[in-house]
Amino acid sequence: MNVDSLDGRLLFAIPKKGRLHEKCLAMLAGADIKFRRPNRLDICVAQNHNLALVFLPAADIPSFVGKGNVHLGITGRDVIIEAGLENFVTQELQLGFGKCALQVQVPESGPIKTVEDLAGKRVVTSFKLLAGQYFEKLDDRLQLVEGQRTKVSFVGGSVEAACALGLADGIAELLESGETMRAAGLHAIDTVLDTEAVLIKSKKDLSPEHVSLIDTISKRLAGVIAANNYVVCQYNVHESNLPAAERVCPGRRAPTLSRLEAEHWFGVSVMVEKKKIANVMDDLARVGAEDILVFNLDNCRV
Ligand SMILES: Nc1ncnc2c1ncn2[C@@H]1O[C@H](COP(=O)(O)OP(=O)(O)OP(=O)(O)O)[C@@H](O)[C@H]1O
Ligand SMILES: O=P(O)(O)OC[C@H]1O[C@H](OP(=O)(O)OP(=O)(O)O)[C@H](O)[C@@H]1O
Repeated sequence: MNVDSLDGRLLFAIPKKGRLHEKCLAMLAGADIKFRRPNRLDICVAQNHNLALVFLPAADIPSFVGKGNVHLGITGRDVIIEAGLENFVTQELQLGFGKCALQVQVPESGPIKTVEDLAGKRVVTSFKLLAGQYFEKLDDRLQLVEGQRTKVSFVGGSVEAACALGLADGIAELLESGETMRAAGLHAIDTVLDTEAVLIKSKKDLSPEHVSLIDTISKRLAGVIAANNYVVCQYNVHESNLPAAERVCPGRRAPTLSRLEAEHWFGVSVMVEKKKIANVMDDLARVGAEDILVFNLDNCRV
């Protein structure tokens, strides 16, 4: 790639592999950011925007954005805090995927039942800063002095194996479904941090063009997230039952009403949270709504 072709382009960092990669590509598609990434190339220009995508390890993205080498990025909130860069970037948007929790875990069958039991012992983690701060606080609370305090050490991966290998009495590790934890015979005794993927922008000077493009991208991504979280519910209802039906689902702003060609009947259209739709349909039917239809959203602007 000719570096000149990046001149003036907004640089947007995306995790190059791992847990967040595929979801980020889906978000880019939803926001209509078109690009063709030649095999193994980590920088590629968008075909329909004045931006270039930069594919980086998720853990490196906070540093690139914080220093202003790239202007915008997607990564986990956990890696931003762990890099100590939370104050060097601005969080634009929570993206609603990559949700997991950094948890303190110990062997299920062992003697340690609480974090107080674990204090003063050995903890292994890939999150040295976050786990370090957590156990500092715990040790302070328990008034543990030098020599009694918890020993937090770093490993780069396979953290779950540390207890079985005799390296640690407990670990601090990410948990999503809990499958990995259970397979290793561990259980969680506390949460250090809840995290999800976020859109971050640099605090370094951004040109007005870049500010405007970031705003457009941000709004488009917010639309994609809303479209993923909501469905449109349409139903017919007699006017006598309308107030009760509106109480069941008041919508994001308000329901859209249209008169049917049948006296005293209305057609109602309303946005409903996807996770609530089954209950909402039951309740609508209960208050007299009929012909209840549900539609997925491809995209929306809210
Ligand atoms: N189940 C999960 N386990 C770990 N990280 C998850 C999970 N779900 C979402 N994430 C998010 O993804 C980030 C890790 O991203 P990624 O997998 O790219 O990192 P990585 O560990 O460097 O990758 P790899 O394991 O492929 O080397 C985490 O910091 C977290 O924000
Ligand atoms: O609760 P779960 O759904 O099982 O997910 C949590 C596991 O996933 C991650 O590891 P990953 O598979 O990314 O591999 P890694 O250990 O190489 O990071 C994380 O480090 C945990 O080990």
